Amino acid sequence: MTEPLLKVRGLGKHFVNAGQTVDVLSGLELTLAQGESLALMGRSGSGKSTLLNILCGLEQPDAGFLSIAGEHFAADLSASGPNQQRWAMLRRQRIGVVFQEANLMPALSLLDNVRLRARLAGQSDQHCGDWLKRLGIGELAQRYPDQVSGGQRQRAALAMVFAMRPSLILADEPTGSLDARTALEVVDELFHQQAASGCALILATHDSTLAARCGQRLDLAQMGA
Ligand SMILES: Nc1ncnc2c1ncn2[C@@H]1O[C@H](COP(=O)(O)OP(=O)(O)OP(=O)(O)O)[C@@H](O)[C@H]1O
Repeated sequence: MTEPLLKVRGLGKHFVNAGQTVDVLSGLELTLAQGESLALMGRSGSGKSTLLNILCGLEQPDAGFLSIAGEHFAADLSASGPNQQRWAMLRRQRIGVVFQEANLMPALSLLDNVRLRARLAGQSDQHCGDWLKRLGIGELAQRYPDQVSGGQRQRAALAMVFAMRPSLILADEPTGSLDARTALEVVDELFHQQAASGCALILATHDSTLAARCGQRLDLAQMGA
């Protein structure tokens, strides 16, 4: 039997704030196959961003096991050097991340940001301008990140993710800084690309209409996480 793209078992994470321990995630289980989509829901502070950070290796869990795209990580080993390298490789080639703060290189134009992302993932950089056009910001290709709005940066970050052709997209409120009409266009493009490329998608959102477009739903608040 083929291994699912993503398997999470018994995942736990706590933080200590001002001497108080807060269990953010506890005993979390999750399975996602290639091509599937999952809406991650839950009230503010329920752990959505924490889970996304763990799923791309930016945060260490304190319990559990996870496998992503054939790479296996146990909580007790995840902080060690070789694991850092495996996470870096996954983020470069397999996991596309669109977080609330768009992560663009300030010294590069939007187009060069997309080209760099494609090349780092081992993809052709020939059609990078088309990704910007599809996200409605083709005319801003030569501008630098500080010369465009937050919503335009967010769309450029999505273009970067599409250009790397990842196996898994992690999106944290990807339309958070967009007006309703642009948000709908961007979300349409996100689901279109997900279906066309067959990658998996995890989308953290407070928007139940958006969540309804995903095949699966995980409500962290209901899990008591
Ligand atoms: N580095 C950290 N140190 C201490 N506490 C943290 C840290 N990161 C997150 N937390 C706490 O963990 C909990 C979960 O935070 P998280 O950002 O994952 O929530 P969220 O569901 O993404 O929230 P929102 O919907 O507001 O973005 C919160 O109570 C938060 O204050």
